Amino acid sequence: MTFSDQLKQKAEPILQEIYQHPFVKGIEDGTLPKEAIKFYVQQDFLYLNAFVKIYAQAITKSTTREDMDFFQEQIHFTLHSETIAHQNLCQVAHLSLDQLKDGALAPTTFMYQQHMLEQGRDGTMLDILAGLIPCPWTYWEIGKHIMNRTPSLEGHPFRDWIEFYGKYGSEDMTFAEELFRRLDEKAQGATKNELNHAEKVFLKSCELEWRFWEMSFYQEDWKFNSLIKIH
Ligand SMILES: Cc1ncc(C[n+]2csc(CCO)c2C)c(N)n1
Repeated sequence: MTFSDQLKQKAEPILQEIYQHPFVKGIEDGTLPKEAIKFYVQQDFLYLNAFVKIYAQAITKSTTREDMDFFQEQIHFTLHSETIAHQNLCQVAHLSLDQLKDGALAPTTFMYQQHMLEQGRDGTMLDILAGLIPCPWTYWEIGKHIMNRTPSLEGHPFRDWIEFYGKYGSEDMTFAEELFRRLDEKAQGATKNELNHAEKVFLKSCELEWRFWEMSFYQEDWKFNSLIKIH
């Protein structure tokens, strides 16, 4: 069994909870409330900015030009293409994406960002990959899951979102598969302790993916929001 297979197997209970989450169910059946969409898009915009920085950290730890090129392509993609999914959500909820770009990090977004940036700062390339893979992986799985359960997406309000993530990457290898392949490559030379550490990093990111849906659905913000968010 590859290291990736082992991680996917361990994360399976989290993935199942994600499929059942009311936010994800709301995408599947098209009933997602406007307030949840607004909170999600606001937070996700900030989350994607953090993601770009993690790719930049990965470049500083790259040892080959091929790795550097891979990560710089991802920076471009994250900055310019992921908005397709946000546009779809905003259209359905009659929201303007431009007006959702000046939010502040809610606790879960903050925690997820810190977790990933910590890998970029203190971790190995194995840790960085383990921390960021749950992001494209769980979204790809959600997209596929909904596509498999929905006979036709014709007229579905979240069709663009579902197809964007369900078909994420190129024809022959999806983006998540490409990252898992790279992870397995790095895992080859790693010690048992290093693998154990990377596994923890991966599973924490999976839990943080679940928490991101939870935060967005219930709009969980700082308790002392009015004191903390001083603009
Ligand atoms: C909380 C959260 N998790 C995952 C994604 C999806 N996503 C974000 S960046 C990226 C990879 C880009 O190279 C993918 C798949 C999201 N939007 N928000």
